[in-house]
Amino acid sequence: MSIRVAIAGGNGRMGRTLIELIAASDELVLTAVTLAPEESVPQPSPAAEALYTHDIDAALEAADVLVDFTTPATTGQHGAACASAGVSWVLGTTGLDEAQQAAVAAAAQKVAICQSANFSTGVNLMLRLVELASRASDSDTDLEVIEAHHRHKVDAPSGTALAIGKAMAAGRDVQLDEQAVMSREGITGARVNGTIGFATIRGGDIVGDHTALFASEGERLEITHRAGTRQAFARGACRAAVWLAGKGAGLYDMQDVLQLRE
Ligand SMILES: NC(=O)C1=CN([C@@H]2O[C@H](COP(=O)(O)OP(=O)(O)OC[C@H]3O[C@@H](n4cnc5c(N)ncnc54)[C@H](OP(=O)(O)O)[C@@H]3O)[C@@H](O)[C@H]2O)C=CC1
Ligand SMILES: O=C(O)C1=N[C@H](C(=O)O)C[C@H](O)C1
Repeated sequence: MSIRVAIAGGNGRMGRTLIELIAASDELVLTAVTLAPEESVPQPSPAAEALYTHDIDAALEAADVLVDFTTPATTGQHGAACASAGVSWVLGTTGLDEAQQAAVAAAAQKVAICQSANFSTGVNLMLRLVELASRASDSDTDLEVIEAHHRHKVDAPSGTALAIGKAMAAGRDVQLDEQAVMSREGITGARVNGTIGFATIRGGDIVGDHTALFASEGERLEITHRAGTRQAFARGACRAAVWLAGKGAGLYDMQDVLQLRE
């Protein structure tokens, strides 16, 4: 039996990639696509069989799962709509603030949610390697995260960079918010031992590059992931949509889907 999918933000970069992928899927069928309030249905429609709508509740009427890569501002409304319709939620939007994250947690009391800053298999493997390397490296090894994305990206550092920082912090048994240095400028003073630094690049059409750097006296380890197209994220999101079918309420992530948790 096919799993019925509603896509939020069908005109977005991820929305368009997902529509293409689901059209070729045996397991998933696209039943609805939501658009931002000012957007109109693209012509010709890339998903002629699906309901195009501005109304999230209407989109969820004939859906088992909402796949959502939109903007943080939609999170509260989409979470409430999924909870009230009993529809699972694959959530890829990054840059959520505390209140928006609390709305996700509230919805997870009612339905199954898979939320991940990055749905690619490679990045999720990288997160495990980063935690291992952070645990094993000497305490005076400097930890840095470098990320690069396209010129349209609106949040920084990327959700993935923050997840890498969290994996580093977990490996070191520290809290990321107590150790993070988000940017540097001017006379910063020497690097403080134990901090986790972030550097952000924005330009052109870079899909998403992330490097975890472990720098010490005399050696340097770099773990890098580069996304060549958005297919890797979309494939992971579709895999999560299938995995969520029949799951009870709760907040899961791609590490659960890929069985990467210890
Ligand atoms: N977790 C992961 O693996 C990945 C996460 N992302 C994240 O996903 C998000 C989207 O990325 P991307 O596709 O590149 O961004 P885009 O801006 O291309 O797409 C977002 C789309 O959502 C639309 N939108 C805004 N509000 C609503 C609404 N209320 N209802 C329906 N649609 C709405 C936007 O319309 P408009 O432009 O008119 O506002 C836009 O078309 C970002 O947060 C990004 O960081 C991206 C790739 C992978
Ligand atoms: O906005 C993007 O494009 C991406 N966003 C995600 C993030 O913030 O980490 C994932 C991916 O790197 C692409």
